[in-house]
Amino acid sequence: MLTGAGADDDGDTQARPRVGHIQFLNCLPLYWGLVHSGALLDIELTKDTPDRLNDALIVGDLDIGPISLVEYLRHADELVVLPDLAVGSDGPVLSVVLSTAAPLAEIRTVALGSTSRTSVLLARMLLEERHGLRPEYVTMPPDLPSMLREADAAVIIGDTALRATYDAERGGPDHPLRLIDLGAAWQEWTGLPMVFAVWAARRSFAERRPGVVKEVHGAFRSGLDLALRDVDEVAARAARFEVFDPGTLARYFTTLDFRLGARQQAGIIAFAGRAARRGDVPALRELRFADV
Ligand SMILES: C=C(O[C@@H]1C=C(C(=O)O)C=C[C@H]1O)C(=O)O
Repeated sequence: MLTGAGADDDGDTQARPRVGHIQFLNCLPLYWGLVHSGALLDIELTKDTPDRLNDALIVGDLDIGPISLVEYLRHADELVVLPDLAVGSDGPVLSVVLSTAAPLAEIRTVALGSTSRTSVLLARMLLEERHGLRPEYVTMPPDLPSMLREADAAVIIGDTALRATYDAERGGPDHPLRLIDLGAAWQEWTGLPMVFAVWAARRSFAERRPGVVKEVHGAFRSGLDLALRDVDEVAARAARFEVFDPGTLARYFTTLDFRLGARQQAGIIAFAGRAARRGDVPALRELRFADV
């Protein structure tokens, strides 16, 4: 139970913390953990896409939530990062892809999925700085067929991208689309893990209610450990309502890297440096963590 979640630090009753949750399969292990620990009763959970959760945390409609790394870098002064929690990968991620029917060198236009902030910038960096291309970009809702009607390539994330990855794997060499896994591409380029999103609390909230931030973080962390320990059960339950089979989901949950250790932080610093050199984000002064 989050004993502090309903009470202020001086004991006054307060509203439940407003917490965001990414409505993609990548965060299902976290949700499983919140359900099984009972912590769900002590928070007001808002499920949505990453772009909308980013905006909600930035304007203060949420107190704590996941945030695309790029938006964290743009608003680092207003936020504190929750330690040891992230959505990333150390190599292939399976659910962040550039999909194209064209040879890489012939890509002139790229459709960027509107739910992403980090992956779309990563794709631009890779195309421009690693492959020397100068395509034109258009932002579109994340529907692969319509994106590829408008552009030579598409960048998608989440369940839509996971589906595209498995369709391509099943299709084998005859599959018409080529997929570049952007987690793998980042690792080949820099040798580092990629962090797509972190969890953060608004700095003002963390100052006002530090005990709540600590408890929400504890619930996330222990819930995640529980879900990853019981990953086959989580995958089997999720597969009842998804197009993916249990084996596919278990592989996905264990491919994702939810850690935020020294290597992942080095990945963040490398990404932040490249993004700042391009003028896409301000320079990162420090990764300021919540005191948990
Ligand atoms: C690995 C993923 O990471 C995500 C990518 C994000 C982004 O590109 O801004 C934001 C949140 C995460 O959901 C994914 O969505 O598949």
